[in-house]
Amino acid sequence: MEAVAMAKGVLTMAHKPLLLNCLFSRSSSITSKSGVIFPGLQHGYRRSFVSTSDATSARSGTAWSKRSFVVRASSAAGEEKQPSIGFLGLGIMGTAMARNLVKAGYEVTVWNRSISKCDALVSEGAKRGETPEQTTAACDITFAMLADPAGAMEVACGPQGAVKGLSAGKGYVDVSTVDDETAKAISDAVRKTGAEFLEAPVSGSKKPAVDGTLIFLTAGDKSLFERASPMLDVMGKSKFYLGDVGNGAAMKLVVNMVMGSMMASFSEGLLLGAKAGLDPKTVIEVIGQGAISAPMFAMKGPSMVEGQYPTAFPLKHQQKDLRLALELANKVGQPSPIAAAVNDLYARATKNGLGDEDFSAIIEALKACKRTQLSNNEKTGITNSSTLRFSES
Ligand SMILES: NC(=O)C1=CN([C@@H]2O[C@H](COP(=O)(O)OP(=O)(O)OC[C@H]3O[C@@H](n4cnc5c(N)ncnc54)[C@H](OP(=O)(O)O)[C@@H]3O)[C@@H](O)[C@H]2O)C=CC1
Ligand SMILES: O=CC(=O)O
Repeated sequence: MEAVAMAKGVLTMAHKPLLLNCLFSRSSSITSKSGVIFPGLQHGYRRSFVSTSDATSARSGTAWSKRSFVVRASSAAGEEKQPSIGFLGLGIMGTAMARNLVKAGYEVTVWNRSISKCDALVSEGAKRGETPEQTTAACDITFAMLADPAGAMEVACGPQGAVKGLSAGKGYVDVSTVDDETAKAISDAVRKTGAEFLEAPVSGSKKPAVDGTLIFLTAGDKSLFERASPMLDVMGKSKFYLGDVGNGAAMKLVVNMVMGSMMASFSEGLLLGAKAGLDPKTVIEVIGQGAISAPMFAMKGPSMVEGQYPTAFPLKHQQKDLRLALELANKVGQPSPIAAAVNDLYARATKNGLGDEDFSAIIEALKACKRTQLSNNEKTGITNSSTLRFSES
């Protein structure tokens, strides 16, 4: 009821019946960085309730102020010992996320398959883990940020995998973007050891990871969600608790399916505008002022016009997410023809060597397309002489 009372402070009269209805009918929760939990909050109303003021003040502080924040929080709880943290996977995202935990004053042990990627964090105060097994054995809560389902499975369940070092009282939080079946398989293996499991894929790219403003899409053991919340708050600006394992993966795949299509459509718009004689910079400005404005377009558009794609979110990972979203769509029986077409484009771009570029390089794959008139599109069954099919030139 405390959460309800706190929520009421920011509710309008019109929202109250909805909130009460949600509180008793939904299984998901949203938590702001301030730590207030709103059980069952409907996502459509989250803007009214999620406070970001703490997040903003924490973000604007220095590394030292973040550090003192964590230590104070611990003392206020009666000199509770800070949990020791493991971090497996130091790619673009993992490095930034683990660094924020180190800066916040946590004792962090890092491991990465390519060992040299640990060096910078070790020089900043992290310990080096020898293997995933040794890392989870040494730490209370271990986070894993791996490229894909195969990587997540190997690190969790491989010969010297994380699961081997787990036992009752420990927690394993997989923040990689994987499919629901992978998340469930890792969850089963973790829970068999007596440890707790949370899937927690993130929305937000390299900059939010550096700034500590990621959005966590969590599901699994609620008590681990609560134990890990202070760490999630260091790395992110908000967190959703979505119930059973698999829901976090599904939410992340829905978001990234939309994102991949948006980027492909934006690219197509820029190219069409240019062919029609419009200045692409003006196209970006016009889009940015209207209903379809998006931070992603404003951030990536100018460098796309210059043909520059500094990697924040690798294109191969966007294609992986589209593939996994389509598998989910297939499983639940939801036709997704737009995502299917977009996935073909990203798959072709990956095959043609753009996989390690930022996903905004999808515009290069579109530039390489040529127009083919078809009288009958055998794939879609649409018969129309003006139907266009694109293929590599
Ligand atoms: N970049 C982004 O903007 C975002 C990415 N994500 C998701 O986060 C995850 C990580 O992304 P990102 O950091 O960009 O990816 P990177 O490609 O930069 O890093 C991938 C990491 O996974 C490791 N890895 C891959 N396969 C294996 C394996 N078989 N065994 C052990 N380690 C393995 C890599 O190790 P090594 O260094 O040895 O290759 C590396 O540490 C992905 O699931 C991605 O979809 C989510 C939100 C945003
Ligand atoms: O998964 C990518 C992101 O930007 O979110």
